[in-house]
Amino acid sequence: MSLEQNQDKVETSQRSGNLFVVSAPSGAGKSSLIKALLAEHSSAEAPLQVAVSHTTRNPRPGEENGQHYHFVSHETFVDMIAANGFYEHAKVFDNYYGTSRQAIENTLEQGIDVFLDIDWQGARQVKEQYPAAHTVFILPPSIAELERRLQGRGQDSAEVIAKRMSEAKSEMSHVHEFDYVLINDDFSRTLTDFYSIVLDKRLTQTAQSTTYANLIAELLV
Ligand SMILES: Nc1nc2c(ncn2[C@@H]2O[C@H](COP(=O)(O)OP(=O)(O)O)[C@@H](O)[C@H]2O)c(=O)[nH]1
Ligand SMILES: Nc1ncnc2c1ncn2[C@@H]1O[C@H](COP(=O)(O)OP(=O)(O)O)[C@@H](O)[C@H]1O
Repeated sequence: MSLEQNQDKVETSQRSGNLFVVSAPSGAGKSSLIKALLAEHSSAEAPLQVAVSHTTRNPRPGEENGQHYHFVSHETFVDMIAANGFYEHAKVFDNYYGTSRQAIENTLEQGIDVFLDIDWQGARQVKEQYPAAHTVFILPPSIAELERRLQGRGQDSAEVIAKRMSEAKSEMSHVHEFDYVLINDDFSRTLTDFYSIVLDKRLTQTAQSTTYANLIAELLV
């Protein structure tokens, strides 16, 4: 195993994972960026995972229960709220969405970096409970491009697109509450910038870990 792989292995086993919260107006590209980041940069030595949310929204064509979302009834969602089952939850575009406690707590303890694709209300709730969370807001290059992407995605009706566009500016008005802002114009460049944030947090935490200090002490004997 190379030193780098060994370092990654040591890092993951010795550190709590980082929690990344990613928000954006619908259509800005947050799901695509998280999907591409995990596809290109998650490894056994340094795993990245997205937390699967619960929602009362109906599945879109191609969405699998348990993979894209846990699709539940309104009654089930309300029961989960009553049982304190959510780390955060919010009503977004007339549906309920939430991140279950189970979806993140065990994973972070295993040293896995976890990504939440949630709205600004959820980001605020996470930051209040877990100030160490790193929050990232994705902006579209323009309102016109945002609408083009929603239409191009072909997953929502004209009525749903109109509703999401009407709320886009309200969502974006919370951009200053976030630690990082990325303008998702060129996808590959945005993905590189996104990954540099992830790497910076991983290396910062590693440099502060006792294990890393032990490694350095061994080298300097
Ligand atoms: N607070 C919160 N928001 C969520 C959660 N899951 C998704 N959302 C947000 O709900 C909004 C609608 O998500 P979705 O229906 O998948 O539409 P999309 O953003 O166009 O892909 C988006 O802003 C998501 O970030 C969650 O678990 N908690
Ligand atoms: N930088 C980009 N340039 C052009 N199209 C993009 C870019 N990023 C995402 N898209 C496309 O825009 C649409 C919305 O992206 P998506 O990830 O579903 O957004 P969100 O999850 O924020 O709602 C998708 O069809 C996606 O392929």
